[in-house]
Amino acid sequence: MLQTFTQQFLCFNKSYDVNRGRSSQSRIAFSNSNLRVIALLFFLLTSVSVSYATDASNAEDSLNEQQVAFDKLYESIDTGEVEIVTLEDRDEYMASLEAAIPEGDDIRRRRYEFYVCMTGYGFEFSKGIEVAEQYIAEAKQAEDQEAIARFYYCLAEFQASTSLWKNSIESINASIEASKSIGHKEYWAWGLAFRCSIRSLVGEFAESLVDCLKARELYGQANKEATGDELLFDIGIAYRRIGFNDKALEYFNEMEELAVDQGLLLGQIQTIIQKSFIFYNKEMYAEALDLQKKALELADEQEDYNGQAASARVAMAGTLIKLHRYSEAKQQLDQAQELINQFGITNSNEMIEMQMGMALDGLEQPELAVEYYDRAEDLMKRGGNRRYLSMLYEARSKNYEMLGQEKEALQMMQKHLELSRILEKDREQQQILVLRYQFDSERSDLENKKLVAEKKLKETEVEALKKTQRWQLVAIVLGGLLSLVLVILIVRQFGLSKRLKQQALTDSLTGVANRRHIESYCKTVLEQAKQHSADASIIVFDIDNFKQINDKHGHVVGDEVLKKLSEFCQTMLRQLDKLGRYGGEEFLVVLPQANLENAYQVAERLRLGLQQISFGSNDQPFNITVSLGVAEYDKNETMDQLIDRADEALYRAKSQGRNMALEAKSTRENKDKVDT
Ligand SMILES: Nc1nc2c(ncn2[C@@H]2O[C@H](COP(=O)(O)OP(=O)(O)OP(=O)(O)O)[C@@H](O)[C@H]2O)c(=O)[nH]1
Repeated sequence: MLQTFTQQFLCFNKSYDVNRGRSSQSRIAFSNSNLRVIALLFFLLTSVSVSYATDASNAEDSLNEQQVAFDKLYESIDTGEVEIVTLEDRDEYMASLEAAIPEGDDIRRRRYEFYVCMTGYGFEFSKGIEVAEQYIAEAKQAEDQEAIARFYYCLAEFQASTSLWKNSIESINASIEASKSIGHKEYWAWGLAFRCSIRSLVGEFAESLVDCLKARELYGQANKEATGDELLFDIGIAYRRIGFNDKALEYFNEMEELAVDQGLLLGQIQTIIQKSFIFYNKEMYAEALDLQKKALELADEQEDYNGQAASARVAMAGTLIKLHRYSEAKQQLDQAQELINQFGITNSNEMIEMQMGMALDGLEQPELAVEYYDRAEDLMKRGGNRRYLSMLYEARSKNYEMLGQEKEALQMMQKHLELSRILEKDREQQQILVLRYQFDSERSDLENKKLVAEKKLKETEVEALKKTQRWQLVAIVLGGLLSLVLVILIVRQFGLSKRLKQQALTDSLTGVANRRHIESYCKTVLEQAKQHSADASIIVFDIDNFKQINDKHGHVVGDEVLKKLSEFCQTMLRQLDKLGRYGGEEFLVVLPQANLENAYQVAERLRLGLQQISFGSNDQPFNITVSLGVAEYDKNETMDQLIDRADEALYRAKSQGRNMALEAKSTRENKDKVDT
């Protein structure tokens, strides 16, 4: 379907220059009203609906059900859901679109009306102008810039159809202004592309080229590259007309590739013909002829491609004349005329007329040629194509010469030279214009590149900054982790050293303070007692007959006794009191703030408690007893003296039969004893 529309559209689109003079040898007119309507509709489908669909989808969130339904229908052609091939299809579609306009939704109503404007009036151009102007007035009142842009476009279409080129360009300008005001690059491109084709028709090739180039750029920016590519052909033609043949060839090659890729046969044929004109201009006639033959072959393959076949034959005739193959040229022209006649077009074609004259001159029938030249001159003067006229004057000059009318021949040659000079000057100016545009766009390209580079630099800087920040963060995290590890290590180390310290202070078997520790504690307690004039006492005790226990039950059981005893004693003591293993089976208890009486009570409690405990295995249980010596600290004695006194009491207890607690002698008593 797309191909059908595209081809029809191309046919339609060429209908201006077909009549007004696009290319020298391809000015064959063929259009009908159905084609115009469908082509216009196709145009809408490929540009307007798509662009609108994009806008609509952006705002989809805020749309109500009816609006969504309308938009969906509006876009359905673009998505391929609705196919329009005939005028009936078009009417049906327009009716359902009209029915889908949400009530009171003027914006969507105007979108629908734009379709009406573009497709509803066929060849009723003046009616179309009237309607478009009315729509514009309404859109202006509603300050709907989008609609203003569209309706001006529609107006321009009708004005162009009635050859009101100046008015048409003014309308396009108004459409462009409105598009620009809402920043709609695609509409803007759309206006420029239209202005490009009109300017080309009126001979403003450079301006036309600039418009097309800019339009293509804008289509690209609006992500409509494919629509922009449709301009390749027009750009190529404009380049060719201002004499930039190589540049033109570049565009035609690109266009041909695109046409082949997309299977657009019509586009392919037209491009090949255009390419042949370039070789013709370069006087490479053999190459030109090959291309024209190729175009004709492609056109002949299709039944309804008579128009294209005619174009190819006219082009071929021009080349054959240059090659002095006049009868072949005449034959091609006859066949071209025949094909054109099949369209029911009775108007003669200026190019066919002129070339027929040239062929007849070549065949040395100058008398016959005159009437062809006359008709060609008349048509060309009416059409205002100076390029063709210049060619005609040259041909006519030769014709007069052949007829022996030297004076007229000279006059014609002068006319030809004069017009050629003007055309050459024009061309130079147009080339300058294009070069200036190219320079400007290259400069703006450079500036853009510079801006892009600066932006990139900034982005790189920002990225670098972000990277640094990221690294800083990583460093902070790593630092944190490291600190954490360090803390853990320190804590562990602290724990370890604490454990080591603990181990250094603890008796490994019983878990109570070892001798060094209990002595140091005892010393501290005594110092404090001395300092604060407080009481302090100690108990020294020893398991009775422990050797026998070891001997009878074994060392392991003996160890168990020591452990269990220690555990028990600790439960019997105050928080302040401390138990320590003083020797093998000898223990020292330090009791701060305890006088002799208090300490004795503790000693007794220990003794009585310990003898209640059952040791050994179930089948060999046994009890133990302990002997204890209790001494209260005398502020004048040393720790050793105090312990000695307690020891002495312990030994006394042992010697008095064991299992008892005895108070130590006072220091005086003890001194006396030592003295005696
Ligand atoms: N199982 C065990 N026995 C120990 C430990 N340290 C010392 N002994 C033993 O304790 C016993 C002490 O014996 P003696 O000094 O003769 O005293 P005793 O047998 O308790 O007799 P009296 O003190 O006179 O009641 C020795 O046999 C030591 O080997 C120890 O850590 N574990």
